[in-house]
Amino acid sequence: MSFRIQPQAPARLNRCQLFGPGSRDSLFAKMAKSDADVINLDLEDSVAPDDKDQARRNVVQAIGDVDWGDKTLSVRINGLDTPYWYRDVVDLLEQAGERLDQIMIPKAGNASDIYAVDALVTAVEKARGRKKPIRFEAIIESAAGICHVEEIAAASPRMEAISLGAADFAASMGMATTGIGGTQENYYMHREGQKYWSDPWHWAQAKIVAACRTHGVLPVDGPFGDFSDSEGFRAQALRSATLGMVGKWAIHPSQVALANEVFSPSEAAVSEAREILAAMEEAKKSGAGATVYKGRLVDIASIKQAEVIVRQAELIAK
Ligand SMILES: CC(C)(COP(=O)(O)OP(=O)(O)OC[C@H]1O[C@@H](n2cnc3c(N)ncnc32)[C@H](O)[C@@H]1OP(=O)(O)O)[C@@H](O)C(=O)NCCC(=O)NCCSC(=O)C[C@H](O)C(=O)O
Ligand SMILES: [Mg+2]
Repeated sequence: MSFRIQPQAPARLNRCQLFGPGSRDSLFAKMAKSDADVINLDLEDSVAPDDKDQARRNVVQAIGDVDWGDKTLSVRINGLDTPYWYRDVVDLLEQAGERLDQIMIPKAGNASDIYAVDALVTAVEKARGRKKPIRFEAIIESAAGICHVEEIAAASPRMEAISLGAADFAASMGMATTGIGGTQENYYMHREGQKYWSDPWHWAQAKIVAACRTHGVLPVDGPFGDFSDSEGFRAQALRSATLGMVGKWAIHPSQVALANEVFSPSEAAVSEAREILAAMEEAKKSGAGATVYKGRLVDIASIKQAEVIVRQAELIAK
């Protein structure tokens, strides 16, 4: 075990991030009333080039005008390979109120991308005397991004979350699919006449989780495009939660409740976690580092596992 203690990720709920195009301002109030923990107003790929300026104006206005409650409010800026992103940052920080919590940086390819946005954000914050430092979330959605995910997670103290953007990721990797997340028809094992579907997103997700956990950043699963397939969404979200991700995007309101359900520990899981902690307290009294709970081994590592579940339940109860 390294002597370096693994940093805790920010203690905030991030079970569902609901997206909406900045060009569709009629959606903003509905997004604010939703049960999503995080709102992502989009200036990037859901906004057509001709609508970029109007979308930016809509978002600046809505940040101050709409009652976002206690949600984390985030805006996805345009990619650093576009002529739009610097104007996104400058207008957001100069013109939008302090209610803005976070900027989402798409297609992050290395730590320098985060550094560039950080430098601009820091300059405008100082010039304008903004009191609340803007936090960052990044999207891993390219071959370069997944190769450099650890340096991206460590690139700035502003970094709070990283998501997998399955659509751009698949395109950048040259994956033979137009699907956004979920099972892919041709990605299967074959044995004795049966197909067994495997998960092509698994390794990228696991790599993101490891980078995030190393640097105290929240790992989040990105979009699931087929919003009519709720069971497909649930299965993908359950896999992500099992791997250590804390939440998932919703690109349609019908996905919000599903994400909240999957990323909230069930009452049974919370009771079991509390029982394991109690069993280990008893074991400690007799000087033991391990004991038996419901016929299975629990030890000091089980305390940390149980604490993950209890901490999440306590955040939800707040
Ligand atoms: C996907 C949509 C375009 C669908 O919109 P629409 O046709 O209006 O949906 P419905 O008619 O089914 O809507 C039912 C009601 O829900 C409201 N609605 C719709 N969308 C939202 C929303 N996002 N938030 C809140 N409310 C919403 C409708 O107004 C209807 O309301 P009512 O009439 O009162 O009943 C649309 O959902 C949409 O634009 N979604 C978000 C798209 C987006 O932001 N995409 C960007 C993120 S994904 C991505 O970028 C890929 C990623 O980067 C990667 O690389 O993987
Ligand atoms: Mg994308």
